[in-house]
Amino acid sequence: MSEVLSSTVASIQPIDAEAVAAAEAAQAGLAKPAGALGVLESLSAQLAGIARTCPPAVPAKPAVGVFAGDHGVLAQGVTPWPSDITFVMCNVFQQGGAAINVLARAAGASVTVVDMGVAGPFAEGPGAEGGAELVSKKVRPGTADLAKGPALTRDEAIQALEAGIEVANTLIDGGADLLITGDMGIGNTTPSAALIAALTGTAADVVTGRGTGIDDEMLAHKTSIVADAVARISADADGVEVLAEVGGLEHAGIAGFVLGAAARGIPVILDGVIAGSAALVAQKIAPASVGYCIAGHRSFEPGHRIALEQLGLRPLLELDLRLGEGTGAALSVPIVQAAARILTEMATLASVMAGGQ
Ligand SMILES: O=C(O)c1ccc[n+]([C@@H]2O[C@H](COP(=O)([O-])O)[C@@H](O)[C@H]2O)c1
Ligand SMILES: Cc1cc2nc[nH]c2cc1C
Repeated sequence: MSEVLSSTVASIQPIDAEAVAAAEAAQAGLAKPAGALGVLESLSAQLAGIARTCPPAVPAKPAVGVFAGDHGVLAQGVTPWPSDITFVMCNVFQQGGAAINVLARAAGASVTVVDMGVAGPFAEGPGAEGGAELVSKKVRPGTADLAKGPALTRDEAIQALEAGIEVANTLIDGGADLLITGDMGIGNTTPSAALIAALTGTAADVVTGRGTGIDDEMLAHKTSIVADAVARISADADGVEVLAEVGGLEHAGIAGFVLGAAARGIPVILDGVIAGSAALVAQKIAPASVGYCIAGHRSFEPGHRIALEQLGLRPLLELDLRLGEGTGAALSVPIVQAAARILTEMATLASVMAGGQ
């Protein structure tokens, strides 16, 4: 492991159990029946644990990082779309017309698109009004074909993880207090399925899905590619090795983003199946990083449920979304903010009862 990755991993602490307990006690005394705010209660306690204080500040500056990359496995026919769409969509993000731009504006979040390995020529620069800033962290122009051998070298995987850590640090240094994962990469549901299969020990046919929309024949082929690639991974492989063998550059970027957020004590909302698979990599590298993760939603892709089970995360929304980009995570921002507000603003049961006497 190189210096940035190892020092980041070393600085990740478990979330603070005392602040969690203080939030649970505070919730029990608020003007409502015990447990009546359901998941908002556990979410508020998690936010207190992350902030290491109760009540936690209400997140005011959410920031989406959309990690983009292309995939050599497209040569195998695993998606109906050409890889050019990855590059095209990055330009749409910059212009402000993509779904994530709309939902991020609705959530008051900034959007930064990170080129982890887009095949096309990528120019860094600020976005149009309401659009995303583009940042280049290109490791290589797309992964190698994971059906034929490792998608990345170990050094490339580490470089990409560290790029994700740097993006998290830059956003946090700029004032972001809630990070949101996004992704763009035609073909990336194939490496997502492979990571989930490898890191949860689940069969390829359970975790492989239709992604952007493929027929039964293509799905059977995609499943066999996932099964064969996962079979190359030894049982004692570490997180970086699994990532290099069957992952993608955007998966590496997101895993680094999660590690970076955890190391700085900032909550991170995970989007769909790509983020779920990347968070499994982060979990394998630094188990305590999961304490900082919130599952914004559960995507329609079947592997996402398996990933969330292993992470021990309950999704806040279930809307059959399967777009990626960070859309489901951005939609959940008001719920996360509301959970923190409850602890700060609600009256206690004792004060209400005293007032009613
Ligand atoms: O977020 C999800 O769960 C999700 C599920 C299916 C597809 N996607 C998006 O669709 C693209 C990958 O789909 P595919 O079929 O090309 O592997 C990629 O750009 C993802 O952001 C995203
Ligand atoms: C058009 C399009 C937009 C996307 N956004 C995320 N993945 C995508 C895949 C396609 C095909």
